[in-house]
Amino acid sequence: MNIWPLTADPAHSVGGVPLTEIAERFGTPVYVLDEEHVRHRCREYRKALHPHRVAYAGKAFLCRAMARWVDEEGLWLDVCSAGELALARSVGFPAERILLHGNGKTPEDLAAALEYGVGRIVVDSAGEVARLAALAGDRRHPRKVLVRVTPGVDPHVHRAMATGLEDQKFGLSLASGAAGDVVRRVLGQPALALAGLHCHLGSQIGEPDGYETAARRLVAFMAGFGGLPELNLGGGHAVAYRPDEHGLDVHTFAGRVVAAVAQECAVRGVPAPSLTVEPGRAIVASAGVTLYRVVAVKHGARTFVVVDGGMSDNPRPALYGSRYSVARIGPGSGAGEAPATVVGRHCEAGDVIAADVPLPADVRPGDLLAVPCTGAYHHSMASNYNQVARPPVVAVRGGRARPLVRRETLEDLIRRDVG
Ligand SMILES: Cc1ncc(COP(=O)(O)O)c(C=O)c1O
Ligand SMILES: N[C@@H](CCCC[NH3+])C(=O)O
Repeated sequence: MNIWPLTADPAHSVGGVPLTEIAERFGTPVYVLDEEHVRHRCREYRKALHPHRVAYAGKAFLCRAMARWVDEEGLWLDVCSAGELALARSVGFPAERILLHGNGKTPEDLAAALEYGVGRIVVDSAGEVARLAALAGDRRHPRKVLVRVTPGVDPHVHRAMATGLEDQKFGLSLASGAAGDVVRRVLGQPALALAGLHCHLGSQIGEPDGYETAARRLVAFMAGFGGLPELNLGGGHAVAYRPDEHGLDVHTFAGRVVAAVAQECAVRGVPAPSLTVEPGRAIVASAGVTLYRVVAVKHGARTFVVVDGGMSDNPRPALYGSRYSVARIGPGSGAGEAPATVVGRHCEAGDVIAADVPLPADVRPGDLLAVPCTGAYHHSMASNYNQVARPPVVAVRGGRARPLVRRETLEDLIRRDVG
């Protein structure tokens, strides 16, 4: 499977801009983002799910330009904090197409969402119902809410990415009766209008089966309330990080899930709800490539190739054991390939970008390396560990590169330290 952005000439250019040129102009490490790829994925999702709704999950990657692209492509936006909402608001993202999530929404999150008038708020705990109703106040214009339900479906992914199971912090259990209790609470609040249910099984899910099971369980549950207008099935669609992997095909997903919902509704005698899906990774992951400069090479039992970034710009291998592939940029030297472990510059033994990947045997300091499929959960999860400044995000399109987020400076880091 191709893991490079749509417009890439792999290991050479993206969006018609040579990767060497981007590294020269913006320095390294640098996140490169293919605008065409992002827009293409947005359209593909909208088309496959039509007439249902697609909400982009901003947690995967969000900046002002991304919010504009998502808006222009007609998707909804899922935010999960007052911060993500403020960013969307700063570019005038239409409030009625925003959903607010969060298993622990703060009073500030709720107030910001109500003030901007977001389209849906997804309730995630019993206590939140009364708090939200009290803040919402106005009974003449009830706020539309969804209740996040835990359907008890195992998505067969890394434990830290599984959220549809009983024993984790998100949602309200179907099996224990907690979900039913919260639905009744919402129905009892005149300031709130129950639009439907939500569930999110987890992330990096490669097969549609779990979604079908969850959809059927949620339709059966809805039938107990005479049916509800909306069913949001969350995100979690897998992408290929390495050439031998495959992602979740959106057309297969859409066909299977829409059919399962229709069939279950017919059996239960309720009208079919309108569906929403919330992909994050599937929209943006393979639009991104990270460029690093090699700073050291150490030969021993293994060859360690040390780059000028690491777990501060990509925490995913350390968090989930994620595997990436790596390519050297530039003309081939004729040297054969040898296994190498690409590691970061941080004071942490688990600071690995890619273990045992093939690289040219003559890889040396100064070389430029590219890691594809780094558009999702990289920039958004970056840190300043070891007081390392975060990389810039550079968009490419039609032979032009433009900065979306500038590189953090050491002054930026020190400015917040007021002691
Ligand atoms: C509620 C919700 N929706 C959507 C997503 C997006 O997930 P993914 O990026 O795997 O599609 C997440 C994150 O897992 C989530 O928690
Ligand atoms: N952050 C994750 C997965 C969790 C998604 C958000 N609920 C990743 O990097 O893959």
